Amino acid sequence: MKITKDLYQSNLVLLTDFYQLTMAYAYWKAGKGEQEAVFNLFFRKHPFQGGFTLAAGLDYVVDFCKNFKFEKADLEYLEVMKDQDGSPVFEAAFLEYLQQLEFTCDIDAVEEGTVAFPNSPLVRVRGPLIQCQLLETPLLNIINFQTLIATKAARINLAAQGEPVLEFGLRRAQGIDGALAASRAAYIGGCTSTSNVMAGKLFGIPVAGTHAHSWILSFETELEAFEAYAEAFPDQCVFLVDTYDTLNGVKNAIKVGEILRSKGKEMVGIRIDSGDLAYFSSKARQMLDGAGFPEAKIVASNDLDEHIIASLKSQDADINVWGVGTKLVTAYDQPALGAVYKLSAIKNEEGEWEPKVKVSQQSLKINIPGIHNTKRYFSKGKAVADMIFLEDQPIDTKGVVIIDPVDATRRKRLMPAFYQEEVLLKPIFDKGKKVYKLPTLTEIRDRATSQLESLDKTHKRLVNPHLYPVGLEENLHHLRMELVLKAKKFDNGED
Ligand SMILES: Nc1ncnc2c1ncn2[C@@H]1O[C@H](COP(=O)(O)OP(=O)(O)OP(=O)(O)O)[C@@H](O)[C@H]1O
Ligand SMILES: O=P(O)(O)OC[C@H]1O[C@H](OP(=O)(O)OP(=O)(O)O)[C@H](O)[C@@H]1O
Ligand SMILES: O=C(O)c1cccnc1
Repeated sequence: MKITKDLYQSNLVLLTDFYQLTMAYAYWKAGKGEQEAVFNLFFRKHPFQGGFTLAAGLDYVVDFCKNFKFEKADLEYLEVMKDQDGSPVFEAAFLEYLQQLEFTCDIDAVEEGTVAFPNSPLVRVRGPLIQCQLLETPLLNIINFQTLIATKAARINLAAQGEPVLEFGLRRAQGIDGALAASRAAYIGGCTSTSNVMAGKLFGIPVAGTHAHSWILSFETELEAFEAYAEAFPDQCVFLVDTYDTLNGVKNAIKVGEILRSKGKEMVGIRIDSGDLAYFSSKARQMLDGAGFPEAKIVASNDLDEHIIASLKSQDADINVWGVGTKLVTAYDQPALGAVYKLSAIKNEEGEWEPKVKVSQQSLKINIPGIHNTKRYFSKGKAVADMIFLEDQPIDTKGVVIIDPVDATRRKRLMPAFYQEEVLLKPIFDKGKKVYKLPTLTEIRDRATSQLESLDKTHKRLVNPHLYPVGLEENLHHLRMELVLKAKKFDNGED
């Protein structure tokens, strides 16, 4: 069985919704298959009612695109597909077209580990309609999940205020790939290690852990269990103290800690996995300090998330290391990000780009037209605002006004000359050729750390965060308004 990284590096061209293939066929029949288009992948709302989102998953997208090829077995499967009246869904000439198909798109994307905001593209795809369309589902599948988990991990790590967070999610994750991709994203979001050994092997994430209650239960007494563990791992003893009576467990841990010390070794610490974690961690700290083990760490686990960690912090819990599983890798309180992939421009027969909007009753859902990108402005290393702009329009460096895409009365004037700037979409593929050097996972994680540092703490609050300003550059705002009004006029039967 091929899994995750191996899986993504193999041919997954059929990992798409059926309607992408039927549209591809219909585009081909209509002679539109090669017509150039631009699609943007973006989300409309931060997950977890938060104030930021951490982009992740691009590495998998790159693998997916590199391997985008219809192979014999894929075509054989499509060939035998029948519609309701028993005739083939796809005609042979279309399958031949698919067989010849080479990936030739331009892809620009926000790098993994970048802080992202609603409505700005995370990925932009430009290329023949058929290819753009076939990429919609897999790109959303990859980016939605990893971005969601990286964001959850970042929130949990912010709550832990720099203390190590060990990811323990494998047993509760959504299947095998859900677990592995989550471990990767959790590491990007700041987790120190994973308990998932395969994630360690595939991605080079540090692997760490303690031991389970079953270890204790397999011995006559807890003390014996600790002693035997210390025998096997004299340098890595974290004793799970809550199998019978937590404070008695701490006493036993201290006894074995003393035995270890007499052999020139130090216990690393204890783990508490139940009960009132604030109460037991404080009691345990007092006992460990009183017995001469002030360096012994207290690890806490048991259905933790960012809110419980923040609460434990506010209760002055004496916890030094956080073990977090279920609620991290399943993004328990919001199980999907909801990013979408929308067409924003298409080349007409004259070879000119036509910007497109999908009009919606909800202004939140009106997409941003044209070929656009995002510029982030920084002052003294802090991000101050993002401007979404049309790539072919000059930007007035003396002063720009950015306009909120949902509420046009919210505007902000910026003097670009006073700021440092970064253009967020970076070239990844140029006409199907990879032009981006993939960073290592450590580099991605470091980027996430520095990106989060560049964000004011008011945007990182777990509850009711301050809104970070993201706006449309004036030309883009006007273009969007014009297109919306035009579309509505048509809707009303006027011309
Ligand atoms: N002081 C605390 N403040 C806030 N939340 C806490 C505190 N101590 C523990 N918790 C959290 O409360 C929840 C306790 O759940 P639960 O009652 O199921 O645990 P428990 O009593 O340890 O039982 P179990 O042995 O089944 O794990 C967990 O999510 C835990 O992380
Ligand atoms: O709580 P999570 O954040 O998912 O962290 C992982 C949990 O997995 C283990 O126990 P498990 O849940 O298997 O059994 P237990 O609850 O009976 O300890 C461990 O002791 C943690 O409590
Ligand atoms: O190593 C641990 O302590 C661990 C691993 C997985 C789940 N819970 C705890």
